[in-house]
Amino acid sequence: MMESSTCNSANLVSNIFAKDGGTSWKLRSYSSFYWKQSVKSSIRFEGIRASVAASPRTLESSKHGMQKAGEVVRVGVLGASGYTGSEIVRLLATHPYFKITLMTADRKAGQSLGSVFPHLITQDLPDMIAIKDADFSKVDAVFCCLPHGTTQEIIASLPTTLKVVDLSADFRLRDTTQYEEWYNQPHRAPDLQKEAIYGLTEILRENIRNARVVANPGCYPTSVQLPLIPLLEAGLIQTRNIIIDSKSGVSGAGRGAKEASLYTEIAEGINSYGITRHRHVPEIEQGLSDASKSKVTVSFTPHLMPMSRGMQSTIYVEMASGVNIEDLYQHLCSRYEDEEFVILLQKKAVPHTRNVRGSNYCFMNVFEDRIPGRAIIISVIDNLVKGASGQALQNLNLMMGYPENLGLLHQALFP
Ligand SMILES: NC(=O)C1=CN([C@@H]2O[C@H](COP(=O)(O)OP(=O)(O)OC[C@H]3O[C@@H](n4cnc5c(N)ncnc54)[C@H](OP(=O)(O)O)[C@@H]3O)[C@@H](O)[C@H]2O)C=CC1
Ligand SMILES: CC(=O)N[C@@H](CCC(=O)OP(=O)(O)O)C(=O)O
Repeated sequence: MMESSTCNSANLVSNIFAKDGGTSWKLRSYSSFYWKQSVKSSIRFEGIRASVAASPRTLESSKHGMQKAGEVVRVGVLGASGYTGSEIVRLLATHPYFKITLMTADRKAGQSLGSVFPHLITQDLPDMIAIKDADFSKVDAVFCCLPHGTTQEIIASLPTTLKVVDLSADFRLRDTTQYEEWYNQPHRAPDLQKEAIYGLTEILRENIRNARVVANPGCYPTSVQLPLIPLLEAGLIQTRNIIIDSKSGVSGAGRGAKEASLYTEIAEGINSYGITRHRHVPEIEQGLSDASKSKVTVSFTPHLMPMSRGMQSTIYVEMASGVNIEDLYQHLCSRYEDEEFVILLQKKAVPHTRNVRGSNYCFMNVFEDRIPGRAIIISVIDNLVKGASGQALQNLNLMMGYPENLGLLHQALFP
């Protein structure tokens, strides 16, 4: 039997796709009928066949989250003058129900966001103020886009009626002694840590839905855990010898001026950093250990790339005894077939950061290594979107009872 290059579980929507020249499928009828169908489809389009949740492009048809029409949620963005804060503002421009009523900054308090980020000048927004001057009775929910270490006390001081999505690392590690060890500072809100839910949406959706405080995952941990958690849960890969080589765009380091982020330091070269001791190691190991129900340790090396946004993780694993690459592919395919934002590409198609740039997608694929028993997994995200602000918005949508995809319907920016 000829090996299929696609997911077994997927059905081609042949009534709306017509074969063109034998190699690709073209959309025959780009109708609202198609976008409103709540069917999971596999689409072969210009040579790429992906595991795509084809439907959720409208409010009515989103697969995850109930519709709660009409209620406006007043949103605060703490740290709006930073990269992730301003990215939240960009995404919220197309959100039908979330309205920004509060924005804070530190050094840039008193300024308008448009004066700091001219690409957002057309939005109707309040001026940024210092957190100490903020009136939190004006908001129902906040995105906290502040540096780690500053965040625990600030969130602990907020009214407990507020829903909070924290983009920093301050509430991601359940074990506060681990936080102290890896972040070299005391944990300042251990009680709140017990309440915080880790916000890897596709994995912990039901916990996030009912959470008040969500710790949004780090960008590297998002790109690593999305492919590995399902494979570890199913026992398809070994827990030993997991090697993760990740690359990030420079916006991952934030907007604050640093010597290492200067153009002259970044351009025309790449460099690894945080070798053996990057602070995302315990976050990755926490998620992978939960998935495998045993202690997992990983070798993780991040690299800085001469690009403004984007992230790739290349992950080397050993397959479990008797497991082959097809098993890995089919498992990821069925695990993510109903997910709008996690896309398993057609077999052999190589994920490219450019194809997710500016979007909330994670593209991934698995490859058989030349060395028997080993596999290579590649996943790509935009560090500022699925790796930060996009996933944060996905989580707040879920926490407020709205469809998960509101404000997140952007395709990648290309080129
Ligand atoms: N960049 C990324 O790809 C990712 C970032 N994250 C995390 O998200 C958080 C925000 O990151 P990012 O947007 O990149 O960071 P930036 O450095 O770009 O922005 C930081 C923001 O916090 C404000 N701020 C700084 N110090 C204080 C303080 N002491 N009190 C109050 N406000 C303060 C800054 O205000 P001002 O500019 O006015 O000084 C700015 O608005 C960080 O914890 C980061 O680790 C998570 C995933 C990915
Ligand atoms: C390129 C770069 O510097 N990246 C950051 C990670 C960005 C991120 O996800 O950071 P948080 O854990 O703080 O949320 C770093 O390596 O520290």
